[in-house]
Amino acid sequence: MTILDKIISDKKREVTLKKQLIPVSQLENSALFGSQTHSLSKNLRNNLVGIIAEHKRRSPSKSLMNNNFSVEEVAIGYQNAGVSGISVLTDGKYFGGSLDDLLFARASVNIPLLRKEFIIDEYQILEAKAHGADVILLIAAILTRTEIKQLSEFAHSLGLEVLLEVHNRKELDKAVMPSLDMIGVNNRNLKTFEVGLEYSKELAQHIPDEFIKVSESGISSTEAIIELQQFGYQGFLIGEHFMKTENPGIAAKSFINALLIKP
Ligand SMILES: O=C(O)c1ccccc1NCC(=O)[C@H](O)[C@H](O)COP(=O)(O)O
Repeated sequence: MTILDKIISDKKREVTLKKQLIPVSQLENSALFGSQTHSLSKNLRNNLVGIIAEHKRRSPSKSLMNNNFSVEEVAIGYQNAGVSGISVLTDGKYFGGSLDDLLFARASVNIPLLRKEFIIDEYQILEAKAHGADVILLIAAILTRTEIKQLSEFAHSLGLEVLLEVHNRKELDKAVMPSLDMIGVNNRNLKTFEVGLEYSKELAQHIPDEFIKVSESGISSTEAIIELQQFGYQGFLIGEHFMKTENPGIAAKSFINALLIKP
């Protein structure tokens, strides 16, 4: 059993329990449910440097990264740094996140928020909407084509954008469809944790032009961004590189400033 199999098996149990505890009607009646969303894809299209900075306390591949700051402080620091959006990990068991993190981030900033989660059920998309997300992540490795279609269309019906994550050509070919907004290539193999920017470089040419391309994971230098931009990437999801520093917001700011002054 890989770590991804374990995460998904736990997630199925978690979703079943939560459905019993918090009915859909409660999510639909929440104050944020009817609120306007912010478009991440537009921000990435219009921004010179499309950084999506992640709030990540820990991960299966790295134990504790940062507990010095509250999620609000991190989110405000990222917004002040000029990021295009913020990714908030909401999985508790493996990443130390929660839906409250999303809620507190929403209360602190007015830029697009991605619910970074292992989404397997429409219920989690309702949760995302009720806690202030603008974008959801769908992971091709854990979903069938039919599920991707149903979940992405459901997200759109709630006004949420969809970032589809792939890791190889097979997943990409299975998943490409009009109801996606952005396609992200995860440079991390979620089964082995091996990381390499080659995945983004190799897959770029196969991603249809109508989708914003996002490179995810293992990005730790401005040189990497400049190289990935040459492959057509407009979004760059960065977690560990910022979160492992003393102050993630300041780290994101100096990273973005360094990119802006590069010729
Ligand atoms: O980060 C992990 O170890 C991980 C393990 C298993 C499933 C997902 C995992 N991470 C989620 C992510 O996709 C990353 O947090 C995100 O892309 C940022 O990556 P990084 O910049 O390398 O922190």
